[in-house]
Amino acid sequence: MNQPIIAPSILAADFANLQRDVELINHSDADWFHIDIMDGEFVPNISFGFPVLEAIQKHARKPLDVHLMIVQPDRYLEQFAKAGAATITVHYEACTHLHRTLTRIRELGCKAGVALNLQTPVTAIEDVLDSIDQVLVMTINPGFGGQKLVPASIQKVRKMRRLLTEHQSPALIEVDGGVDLNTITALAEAGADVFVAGTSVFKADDPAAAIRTLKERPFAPQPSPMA
Ligand SMILES: O=C(CO)[C@@H](O)[C@H](O)COP(=O)(O)O
Repeated sequence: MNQPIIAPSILAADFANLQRDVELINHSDADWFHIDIMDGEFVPNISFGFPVLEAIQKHARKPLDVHLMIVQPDRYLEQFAKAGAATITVHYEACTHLHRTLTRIRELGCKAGVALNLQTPVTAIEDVLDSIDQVLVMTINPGFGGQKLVPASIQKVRKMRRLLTEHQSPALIEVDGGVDLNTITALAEAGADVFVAGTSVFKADDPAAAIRTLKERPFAPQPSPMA
């Protein structure tokens, strides 16, 4: 098991104190910023757009991992690349020509990610694996923070790990939704590399300590079943 990559989700930050929360992540053990863009059409919620992303980018000292929960993402790829995205993840379900979209993301100098909703089988991306740097396995229905992880998604992460191993793909597996101290170990054991955490970080009394504990938890001794 590798050291987990922790990506706090800005969606759960305090937007009235955004610079404070960005600095908090800068000075923490977190690895990336996770940025959720929602359009009110692909998901039943609207988050924020370019002005907020640019404000984050101005202060962020770690890579911006941008998750597009929007229809026809091709329309905005260039703008997200210009706004400083290190990785752009699009939804499989939102792309008619996924290979073209992923190729364009790489041409723009970003890492290319694909997100799969709960019902989308891991094999959906088998034929475009060469164009993918990161697979985001949704562990909730996208659209809102603060939901409980859907347990079946842990088995899906395992299946994704098997698929990537079988194809010798170096793509990272990211998980998103309901990631906390109770779920991170099972997700890491199933093969996840990147852990998006919103509520469990920003709603903690001490977010920096919460990040540290999330990073260490998969390596902590597990309680014996007899205990
Ligand atoms: O993409 C999404 C929601 O659609 C996530 O990134 C959430 O922001 C994760 O939030 P928590 O489940 O950690 O609160």
